[in-house]
Amino acid sequence: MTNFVTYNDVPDLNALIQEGLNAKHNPFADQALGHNKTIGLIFFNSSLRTRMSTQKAAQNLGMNVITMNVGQDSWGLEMEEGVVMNGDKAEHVKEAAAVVGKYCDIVAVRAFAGLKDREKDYSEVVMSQFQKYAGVPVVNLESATRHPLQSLADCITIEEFRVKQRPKVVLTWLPHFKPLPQAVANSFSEWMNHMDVDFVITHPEGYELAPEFVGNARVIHNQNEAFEGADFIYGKNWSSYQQYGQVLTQDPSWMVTMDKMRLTDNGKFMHCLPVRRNMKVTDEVLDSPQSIVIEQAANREWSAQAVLKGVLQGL
Ligand SMILES: CCC[C@H](NC(C)=O)C(=O)O
Ligand SMILES: NC(=O)OP(=O)(O)O
Repeated sequence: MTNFVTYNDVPDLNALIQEGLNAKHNPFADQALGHNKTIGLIFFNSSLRTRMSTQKAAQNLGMNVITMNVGQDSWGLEMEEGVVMNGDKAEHVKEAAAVVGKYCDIVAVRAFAGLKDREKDYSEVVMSQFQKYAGVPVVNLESATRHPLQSLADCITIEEFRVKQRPKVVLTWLPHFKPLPQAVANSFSEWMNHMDVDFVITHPEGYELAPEFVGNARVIHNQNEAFEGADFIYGKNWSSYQQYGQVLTQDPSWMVTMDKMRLTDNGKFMHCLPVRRNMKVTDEVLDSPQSIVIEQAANREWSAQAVLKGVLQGL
């Protein structure tokens, strides 16, 4: 594996899931692989799970880790080509990415969607610029349109908890008062379309995801109907793709409650976290045995370790 930016960088999903499960059962088996190798973790946005799990995974593989918060630790970075840099950005990504690539063997980047310009966000300007100028492999820590390390952890979790050969997996929109990216929902949908699952997406009208991510999923606007007989409920808020970056509704009836979970077939509740309790999902659900959000978050370490092992093997 060279880069890990989109699903297309994954040669074999089942093999990668198995690598993650192997790492979980024997986390230090490959400690020599990363010896004297360094990964740079570059954050344009906040993080708990991605930051800690990726650092832990790198350390499990014997790697050194350097973490940088752009704008707080480092200079603000200009992404546009050919501009006169007389604004608040002191450094161009051309130099910054190239210099980071001189210090690090792998560069991992988190840069959320701006949610103002759909064409710019969906062209993945930041991720593309780092891939163009870093000179070393790039790993996606959540970009404008995808969160592949999260999606691999989600696949590992579903593999661990599935009790049927082809479980029903439901991605449900959840209410939120401010616009959030489509990246997690896009990525989950992209990866579920490659899993042996009955995949359903449910959301209010106007929250349709980009067609390239929806794929063969069934889209149902009636949440209760979608929940019927489900084995996994994956909750996530996202802002409108069609009316880009807009919050079209905050309808609290879309919050996941235990009554809704009773419509499922003893379904497990999943969420990438962070989650706002009693706005997106009730305490009752999150504190019940049906919630596997902590196990899901724990699998972020094994997702990152499987990916970093693959990238290290390609160096
Ligand atoms: C892992 C999720 C990160 C981010 N969540 C928030 C709250 O900004 C999002 O919705 O993309
Ligand atoms: N799920 C996830 O990526 O969490 P953080 O934003 O805390 O890293």
